[in-house]
Amino acid sequence: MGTFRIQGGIKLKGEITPQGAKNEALQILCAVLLTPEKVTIHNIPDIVDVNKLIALLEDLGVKIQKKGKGSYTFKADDVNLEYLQSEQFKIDGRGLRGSIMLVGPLLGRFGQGFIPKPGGDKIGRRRLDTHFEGFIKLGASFRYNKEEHFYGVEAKELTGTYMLLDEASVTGTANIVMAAVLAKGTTTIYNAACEPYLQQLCKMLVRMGAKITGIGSNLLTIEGVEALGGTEHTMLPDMIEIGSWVGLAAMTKSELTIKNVSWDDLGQIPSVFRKLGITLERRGDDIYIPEHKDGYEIQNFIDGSIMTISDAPWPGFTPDLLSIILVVATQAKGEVVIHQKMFESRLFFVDKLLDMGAKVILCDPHRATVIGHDFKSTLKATTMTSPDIRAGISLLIAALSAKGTSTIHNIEQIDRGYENIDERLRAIGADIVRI
Ligand SMILES: CC(=O)N[C@H]1[C@@H](OP(=O)(O)OP(=O)(O)OC[C@H]2O[C@@H](n3ccc(=O)[nH]c3=O)[C@H](O)[C@@H]2O)O[C@H](CO)[C@@H](O)[C@@H]1O
Ligand SMILES: C=C(OP(=O)(O)O)C(=O)O
Repeated sequence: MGTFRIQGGIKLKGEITPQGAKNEALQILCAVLLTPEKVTIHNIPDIVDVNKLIALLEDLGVKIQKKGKGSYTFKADDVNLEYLQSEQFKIDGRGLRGSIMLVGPLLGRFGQGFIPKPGGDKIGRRRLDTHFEGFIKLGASFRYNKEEHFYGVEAKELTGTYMLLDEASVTGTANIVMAAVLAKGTTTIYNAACEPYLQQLCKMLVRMGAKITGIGSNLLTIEGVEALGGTEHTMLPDMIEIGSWVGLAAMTKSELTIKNVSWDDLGQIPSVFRKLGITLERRGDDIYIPEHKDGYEIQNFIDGSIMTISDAPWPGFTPDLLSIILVVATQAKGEVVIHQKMFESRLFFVDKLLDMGAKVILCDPHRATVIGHDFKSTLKATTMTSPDIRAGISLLIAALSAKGTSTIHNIEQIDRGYENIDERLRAIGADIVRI
């Protein structure tokens, strides 16, 4: 178990460049299975989850060449489907959430897709019904081995159809889209998720020869084609990392510029931070955050009632930033209710913030009220364990703002999604060591 030791209370300064988006990378990497031709991908983040998926593709027989930092070519012209039945796949496939998106392209191109129950954060129930209901609608037969938690779908041919998803699942939509692009006829997906990750995937598939309309909306129409070809794709900057750096800057009262953020793809993220009273300026395609010398004050709603920040499927506010919003609110002036609607175990990390002296009331598993300190008292350094990726980065932000030396264990959770984070934080002045 890896550990960070952090000396908090230091102001940071400078520029930070976000990595390529983790959740986009997981979709895009799975899509290379849809063609025997070469696919070149740039801005792939060097993080644990992505590297695990690249290793899985290699085990499946995909020829992979690293061309430079974050740039790889993939050629899936000799896919080893037997690997899907191996004991090793049952172990490796469990290692991350994103592996579930191998199923759609394998089913679409080879008529079979298998996956052990995938990993990812333990942040509540993470069901896969939407994925498999979609495949079944396309004509696949489904089986599930309860003892081994092993899922399988098979089909001689997939046939396009209309489907209304039971929820706008991000990985579920990506999976179904990747199966439907090679199905016979037209598939219409209503209540589709439409995060920038998915928009990027659909745009890439169109460049490969797929016929998709409605990109960016919750109604996708996919006209199946016989085969797809190669392409080149560049990942967007990671909007969750960008939000993490905004929170970090405000809470440590640091002046920070976040470079090349692709503003137009950030949706509600800037405005939600502004609701916490945080100043962020658009400078070209950068975000500039001035030093918040006098702190930041949470707004009320127009009618004077207490601010609530909650998550929703895109274009709503992403659930992956709520833990960060919560921690940043602990030093704001004013109160806010954080309502995590999607995941039922993602707020439990607040007990660590309570240990640090934060004023948080966990109302129920989905809601917490935060009463900000307005920097009148700082958080106290402590020793903690990171329960999931976003709680992990939130605790790291708390530790960087706290006076004294904090220790965070289980930092593998953070490394899952943040590239080389200790070195990048040291470059802007943080005192953090990996021990
Ligand atoms: C690898 C990857 O891309 N992971 C992301 C993906 O996970 P993932 O694709 O696994 O998440 P889903 O979109 O399927 O659903 C997430 C949770 O939200 C619930 N739900 C979902 C849609 C909805 O309309 N109502 C609802 O309540 C689901 O029941 C589930 O508990 O999307 C999540 C939701 O943005 C993010 O937190 C994860 O970082
Ligand atoms: C929940 C997350 O990731 P995963 O779906 O991979 O567990 C996340 O990125 O915040």
